[in-house]
Amino acid sequence: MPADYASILADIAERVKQRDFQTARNADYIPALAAVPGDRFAMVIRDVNGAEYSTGDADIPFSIQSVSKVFALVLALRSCGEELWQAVRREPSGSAFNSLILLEQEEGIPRNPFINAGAIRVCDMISSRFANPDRSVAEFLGRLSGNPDIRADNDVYLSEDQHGNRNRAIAYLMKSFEKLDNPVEAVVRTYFKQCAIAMSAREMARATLFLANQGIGIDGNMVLSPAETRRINALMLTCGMYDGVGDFAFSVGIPAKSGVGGAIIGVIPGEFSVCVWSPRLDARGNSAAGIAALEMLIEAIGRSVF
Ligand SMILES: NC(=O)CC[C@H](N)C(=O)O
Repeated sequence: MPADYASILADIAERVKQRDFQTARNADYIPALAAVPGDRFAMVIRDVNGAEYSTGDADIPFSIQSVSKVFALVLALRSCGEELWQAVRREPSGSAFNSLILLEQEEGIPRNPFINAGAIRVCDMISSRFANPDRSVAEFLGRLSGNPDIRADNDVYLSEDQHGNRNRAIAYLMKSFEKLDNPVEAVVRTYFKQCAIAMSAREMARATLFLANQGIGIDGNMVLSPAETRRINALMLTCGMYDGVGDFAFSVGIPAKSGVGGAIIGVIPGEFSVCVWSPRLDARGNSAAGIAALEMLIEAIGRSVF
């Protein structure tokens, strides 16, 4: 019998409300994110047959932040193909998303496309191939989600631009190893713009569906081949939750990607995509209520990808 997602989600929302996530905090190193009400919560499931289930603030836009890295990677992959894998590796980093340590040791080649260094390198590749790199990921998400109006929130962009020296340091370090093709300022601008994209949980679950559906998006068009789709899911499973990835695989067990705006996307291939959003983060920069909600979902349906 198929799971009753509508009542599962209603139950999760109720239980999340009763839990105390007091030690969790909104990201504040990007001041615009600190201003978002911390008790917001949304969860949306879109299944491969087109049915959608939601609870909470499902239509309120939030800052997608690092969740954008998945879509930037897919966009770059569609235009670069295998060449991309010479520029970024595919190993979990075991360190914070904005760490510089491994990048120095490994001579400017990022461990994976989901830490900041890897995502900045992916932006560099997008910058070399697209006429309007600052808009390209937003336009791609517009097509994937069915809302062509998706764009970057300018306040969030400016806020990160003003507090973005660590990301600039990452980009300059890659440049010093001659691993960045375009000027640092242009590449980090593209990166900050993609992180500042605003979307709702409903739009995000729709945009993510192709990862659950062998590369086919909500409009029936192929976004990525089935083989490449499996690879993206493998990367999300091993690198999508930063240095919390092992605990997340242990307690939830699905390919997922988080962002410091409080969103997490995930999939069970062949079944559904899910987006959960709640702004308060744990110490690793992942949504605390978001992880708890995904644990509850997996417990309720009794399966993960394992
Ligand atoms: N984990 C994240 O969401 C990080 C993205 C954020 N824009 C940063 O570069 O720090």
